[in-house]
Amino acid sequence: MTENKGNIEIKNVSKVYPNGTIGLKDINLDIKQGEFVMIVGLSGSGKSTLLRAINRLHDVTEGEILIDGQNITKATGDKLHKIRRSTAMIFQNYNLVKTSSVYRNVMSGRVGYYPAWKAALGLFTKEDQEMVKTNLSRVNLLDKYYVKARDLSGGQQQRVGIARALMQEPSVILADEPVSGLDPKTTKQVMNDLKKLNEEDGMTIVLNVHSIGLALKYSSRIVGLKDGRIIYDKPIEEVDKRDFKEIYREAGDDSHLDAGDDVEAD
Ligand SMILES: Nc1ncnc2c1ncn2[C@@H]1O[C@H](COP(=O)(O)OP(=O)(O)OP(=O)(O)O)[C@@H](O)[C@H]1O
Repeated sequence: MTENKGNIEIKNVSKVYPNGTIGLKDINLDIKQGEFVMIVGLSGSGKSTLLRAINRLHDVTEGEILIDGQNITKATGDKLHKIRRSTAMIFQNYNLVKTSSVYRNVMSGRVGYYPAWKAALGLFTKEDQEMVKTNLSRVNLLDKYYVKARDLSGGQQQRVGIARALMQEPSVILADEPVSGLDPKTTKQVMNDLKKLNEEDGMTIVLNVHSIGLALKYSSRIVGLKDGRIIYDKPIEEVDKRDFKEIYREAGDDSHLDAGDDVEAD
């Protein structure tokens, strides 16, 4: 387990896109090491903007975000690079190089530890090559080592994405709708992989999801967004499914409430 790592402090954060759209409005959120936070909300409520602000794929307009006490919103150069390394991202569309092997895709998660020229020449250490195998074993895909990413199923590609994220040795995993489009069985595998990292390695997980059912099964805390604001924030023990009926029905949409009910957590 990583010591005292994986804490996220979001203070008074707002984000206005260049075209004037408000992405986030005065967000305050304190996430502690080892939490499994699911961000829920209707389409356009700001879930992706929030995740992308945390590792600064997006700059924020106001406020600050601290990862283990280090201000990522202000950091530049080497400092930014190091803070970013500790927050790995998993994407909805997997973001793999489809024509490259599983090995190469997973190793690409390690390039932040190498000077650009060494990474370009593929001069990776023996230890890091072993690390690829270890991480592929963790997601049960070691047998796909030489296979091209395009020849894997969606769920397998997402698990390659998880192995790639692990190569960063992150303390935080940010996952932007990692299971949308996957069938219930595959969803369960991917969610269980993330749960294992959370429970066994103490990694903080922050995950965007459309399905309240999944949030109820896997999270330790649920945060609800609406129009860029936090309108809900409770530890799982205090969550009542009826809370979401109000939030979603208010917007005339209850299609997210039961999705994920056919996925059993182990
Ligand atoms: N690049 C952008 N430029 C302008 N506005 C944007 C941009 N990206 C997102 N937005 C707007 O910011 C708001 C929040 O969008 P965001 O993608 O964070 O929502 P979301 O909750 O993740 O939605 P979804 O569930 O559909 O992915 C929306 O109004 C959206 O239209």
